[in-house]
Amino acid sequence: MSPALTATGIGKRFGRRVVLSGADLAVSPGEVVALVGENGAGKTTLLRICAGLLRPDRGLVSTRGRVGYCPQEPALLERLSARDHLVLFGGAVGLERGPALTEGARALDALGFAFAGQGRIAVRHLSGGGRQKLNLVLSLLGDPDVILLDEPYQGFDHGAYADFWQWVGAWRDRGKSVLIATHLLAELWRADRVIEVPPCPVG
Ligand SMILES: Nc1ncnc2c1ncn2[C@@H]1O[C@H](COP(=O)(O)OP(=O)(O)OP(=O)(O)O)[C@@H](O)[C@H]1O
Repeated sequence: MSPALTATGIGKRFGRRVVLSGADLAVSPGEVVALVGENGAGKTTLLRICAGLLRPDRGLVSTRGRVGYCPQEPALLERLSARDHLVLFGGAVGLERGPALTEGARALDALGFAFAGQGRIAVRHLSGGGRQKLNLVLSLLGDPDVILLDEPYQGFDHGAYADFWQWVGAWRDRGKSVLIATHLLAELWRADRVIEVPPCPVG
């Protein structure tokens, strides 16, 4: 099947610093691709471009279906609760309040977040792992076809970490196109393909 995500000839510089110079990738339905590279190589930059959040200087991105993007740093509104976030982010992908809460609570519970107890407190009071679980679940609301994840398991306890990789396998089985930026070289066997972003040239 043709790729659901294709990025071709992506170039990006910040000021004089060239971060990406002609990056290419493609992810087909039912494929899990790991994006690796040194710190600062440009993995986050490439993911943000694929998500449509950052404009490349050159190159083209095309996607088929809905895209879910989990940023490296949780983008949360500190005074709002997990419930508020589910309603807000769910609304952004066309989910009514009820389905957004049901879908989000189920996913959070599956990761060991204990939504009934923690769902109403301001997210600034959540643990680092709790915030990251919410960050991941928000990106999955509405069942996206293309799933872009930027080191999404940081701070996860062992159980949630194992659950996460099970989810990745289930997404593959359901025909999702999954792209994960990761430094976990020991986990690369779980990916169908590995793409390395080369270090950016100094300058
Ligand atoms: N908005 C920005 N303005 C200026 N420079 C930026 C910006 N975003 C990223 N950079 C620079 O671009 C380079 C690539 O950053 P990026 O976060 O994409 O790398 P990365 O491969 O994801 O790194 P890490 O493995 O540490 O997460 C870095 O030198 C970073 O400082």
